[in-house]
Amino acid sequence: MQQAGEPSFRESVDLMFNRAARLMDLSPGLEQKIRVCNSTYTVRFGVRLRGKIETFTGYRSVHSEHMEPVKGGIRFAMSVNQDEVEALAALMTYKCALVETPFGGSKGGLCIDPRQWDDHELEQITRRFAYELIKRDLIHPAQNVPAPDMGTGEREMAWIADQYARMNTTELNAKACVTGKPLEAGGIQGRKEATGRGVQYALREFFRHPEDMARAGLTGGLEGKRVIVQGLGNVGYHAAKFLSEEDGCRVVAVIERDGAVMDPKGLDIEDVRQWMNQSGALLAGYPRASFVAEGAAVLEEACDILIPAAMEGVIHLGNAGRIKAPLIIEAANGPITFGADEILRRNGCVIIPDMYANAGGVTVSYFEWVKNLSHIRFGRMQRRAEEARSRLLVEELERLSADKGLGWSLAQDFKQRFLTGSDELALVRSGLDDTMRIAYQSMREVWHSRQDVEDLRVAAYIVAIDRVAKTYRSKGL
Ligand SMILES: NC(=O)c1ccc[n+]([C@@H]2O[C@H](COP(=O)([O-])OP(=O)(O)OC[C@H]3O[C@@H](n4cnc5c(N)ncnc54)[C@H](O)[C@@H]3O)[C@@H](O)[C@H]2O)c1
Repeated sequence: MQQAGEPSFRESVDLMFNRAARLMDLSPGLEQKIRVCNSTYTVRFGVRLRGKIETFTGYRSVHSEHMEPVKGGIRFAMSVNQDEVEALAALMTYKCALVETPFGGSKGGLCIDPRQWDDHELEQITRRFAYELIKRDLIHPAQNVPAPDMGTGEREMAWIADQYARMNTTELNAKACVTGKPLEAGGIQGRKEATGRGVQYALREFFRHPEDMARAGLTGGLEGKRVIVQGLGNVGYHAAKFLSEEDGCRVVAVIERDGAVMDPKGLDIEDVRQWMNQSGALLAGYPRASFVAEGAAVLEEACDILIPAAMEGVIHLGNAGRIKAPLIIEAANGPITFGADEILRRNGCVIIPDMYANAGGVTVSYFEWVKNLSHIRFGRMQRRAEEARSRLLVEELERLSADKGLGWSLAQDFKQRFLTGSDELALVRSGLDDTMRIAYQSMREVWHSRQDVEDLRVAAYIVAIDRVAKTYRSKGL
């Protein structure tokens, strides 16, 4: 968390917004309209559990309705409060604009420690919270579409979808009321991995540009780069797994709530995660790496890429000056406070900002929402046309290779890649890759073409604010 005296999370997001807005030609009225949070609904509800009534507090914040539905996850954590959901909702507005998903920004949260309740109790609590939000159209396929966030996943989204369907029995598009559902409840392949996958694609894109790497003092590719990951939950686990297994990165440390495990040769992420799952504990006791009880201090260890993937405010005025990583990719939302951001920039650290870095989740959520509204498996129709085209190409390649004795392996490789495998997953991944590349290019162009734009965060805000402003202006505001 931010240190005493530092701006709150929401204030930090607003200050970051202001850094960008002062470089733009916005009327003060429009600037203010875009920055403020439209509304926050607070609900306190009771559920009878273990023989007594327990009261829970939840929030759903709508930051901007310049496009609808508004979109944003639901978080289950004890730290949830109004300031936090408003900050997260604002980031959703800018994130959706940056990656061009046609949504406004929203976020929800429930003050709860999910580990204190068994599955049945958690289902009762989730359904009751969903009921309160559905009643007020704060969960609705055309108005407000939640997704998973910290402390929630496919299971909670399935309960929410089912609760919505029970309360709207004739609604044709009921499934589109929430994304991040399991496949059998109307989800899409590749959603669970999407945010971590997006972090991988973002880093791949960054490492395609030697000029950008040079700003962080890095050279070469991702292969062999030393990575530290904080939080081995949904986002951190997938990012660490893909980067180590597919890009040759060495994950030298993983930080969790109870401490960190370290291995300079690189950790086996699947093994660490399986151990966490089986032992029911966190990292203490993991037998195949050294354990450090003071996890937060490991953020300050030497590495090439630091991936905070747990929660906000973990890099603050108290530790920013000791961070050695030349490159930080914000897989979590808001992991760097406004004050820490300034210190890191002064020290030459390049930061790939949250609104871009973790946009993989909302991007694939968009695909899931479209799939639910169209009532057809994602890519089912495109697949037919694509397959016909691919078949012609393969036949042609095989004919050429038979005639000329060349290109046989190319034809076989092509055949394997395009005529087999899961069409939905392949399409989701390529759609996500495309989105991450295009969004990076749009930020990069602003970063490199303007003398007054110091960093990628300001560039990202400028692109996002400009798009939101255009939508408002087109509506006559
Ligand atoms: N799930 C998504 O699709 C998604 C999308 C965009 C952004 N995010 C953001 O990514 C972050 C993580 O979300 P998630 O869905 O992976 O949550 P998660 O609950 O699956 O995982 C969070 C992990 O972080 C660990 N953790 C919590 N506090 C910690 C601390 N102080 N130090 C070290 N580890 C700590 C938890 O034990 C857990 O393993 C959040 O900031 C969230 O808003 C998530």
